[in-house]
Formats: sequence, structure tokens, C-alpha cells
Amino acid sequence: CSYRLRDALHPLWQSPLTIPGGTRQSPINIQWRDSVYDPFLKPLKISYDPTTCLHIWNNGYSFLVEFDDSTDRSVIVGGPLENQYRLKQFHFHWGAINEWGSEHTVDSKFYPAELHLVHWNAVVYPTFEEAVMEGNGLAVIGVFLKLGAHHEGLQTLVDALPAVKHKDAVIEFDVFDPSCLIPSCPDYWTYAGSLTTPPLTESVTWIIKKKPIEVDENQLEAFRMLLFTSDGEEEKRMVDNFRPLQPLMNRTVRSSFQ
Ligand SMILES: NS(=O)(=O)c1ccc(-n2ccn(-c3ccc(F)cc3F)c2=O)cc1
Ligand SMILES: [Zn+2]
Repeated sequence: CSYRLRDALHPLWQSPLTIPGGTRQSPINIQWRDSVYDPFLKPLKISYDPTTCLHIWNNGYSFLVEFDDSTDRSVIVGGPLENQYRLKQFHFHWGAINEWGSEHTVDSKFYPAELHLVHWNAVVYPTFEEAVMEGNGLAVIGVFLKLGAHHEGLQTLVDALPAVKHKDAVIEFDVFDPSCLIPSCPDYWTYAGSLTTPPLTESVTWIIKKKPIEVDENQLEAFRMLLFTSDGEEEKRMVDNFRPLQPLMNRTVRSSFQ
């Protein structure tokens, strides 16, 4: 497929030419008029305990906020999901400029950034590592960021970013409720997909919120000050850390709204 060549040539994703299966890769363009309303989709129930927040770290692709997932204190259930899924981490993807940056697109429109909240099926699988390899192992909530008003909740994260400027830097971050980053509008699209960075496993039920959250220019610029590179290396700004769009192939995107 063209995506294998595209991936293999793309600097950030020098992934193996063949991807296991390769029939449900992410991200994709969501063509609003081709999505199918599913009246049986339930509302997504989100309950996060802010004290499960552990630390922020720069993993050389993005910055991750990681959570204590040893118990069911921060979970999602409902929506398209058969089981309850535990929050493990959230991170973002963004562009060098506001014209692009999101991984998914809606009617071929890019947003300047996209938030991913990564959850795993701890009902069926004993560890995250195992869930990553299974078709129903992960559930990722995607939230688009658009340029607009200052986002109070995001600012606490932004204030911590200078401390994780370099790859492998980590700081303690012990109370944060990620629900403040999720729009109150319940509408979402959902489809079967994959991780968008290696290992690219086809284990993700994607839940993409229809409504974006608004952040201001300074907050987007703060993301762009991070570095892909470690302290002491020649600086490379962490920007454009989004994967190219992948073919929809034999998939339908369902919507929870008409
Ligand atoms: N952008 S995304 O689709 O939300 C996405 C992309 C890649 C990952 N990712 C990459 C490596 N891992 C990972 C971490 C720990 C582990 F034990 C196994 C993994 F696959 C992971 O979860 C997690 C989320
Ligand atoms: Zn992501």
C-alpha cells in the first residue's frame, strides 16, 4: 500500500516496511458525511481521580503525563467499549505552525494540535504491555485543539514544560484532572485503528470528540519550545510530531450523534 512507502520514507516513522496486518492503521481523515450514526452507541462515562497523576516526561516524540494504573481509580466505560478501560497516559501531537499538527483530520481539515488520552483494557488483560498487542486492548480519546481563548486547565501543564524541554527529562506532577481537557459536548466519532507511532499495533478503539477545545497562541508556542533532542545534543525543536494519514480501507466511522 502507499502508506507503507509513505511511512517507510517519513523521517519520524522509519518503521518496518510491513506493518503487522496493516488493515486498520491510524490516523485517518474523518469524512463527516460518510460517518454512520449508531443509535446503540452509549454515552462515554469518564471518571478520573486527579491524585493518580504521577509525572510528566519528554519521551523524544511528545510529552507524556503518566498515571498510576495499578487500580481502577481513573477509568472510562460505555461509548463503543465492552469493558472498562484504565487511564495510563495522555500526550499531544502538534505542528510547527497553526495550519497543521493534528493526527486525525475532519473533512481534510487539520487542527493545530490533538490530545490523546490512552487507556487499556485491564478487565481482560493483566498488563498494559499485553493489551497493546490485542485488538480490543486499548481505547484512545482524541480531542482536537483549536486556536482561541486561553485554556486555564492546560496552563498548569504548560507551566511545567520548560522543566521537560529535553528528551528523557521527567518531573513530578502529582495532581491533575485531565477531564478539564475534554469538551463537555458528548458527541464523538469512533473507529477501529492503531497506535500512530511504533509499535503501530492495531489495538486501538479510537473515540474522537467532535468538539475541539480552545487554547491560545502562547500555549501552542509552549509545545513548540520542547526538543526532540537530549541535553547536550544539537537542538531539534519538537514540532510536526504527527503521523501521515493512513488509508481507511474496509472501515466505517460511526458517530454517536445525528
Ligand atoms: N499516538 S497514540 O496512538 O495515542 C500512541 C502511540 C504509541 C504509544 N505507545 C508507544 C509505545 N508504547 C508502549 C509503552 C509501554 C509499553 F509497555 C508498551 C508500549 F507499546 C505505547 O503505548 C501509545 C499511544
Ligand atoms: Zn498520540
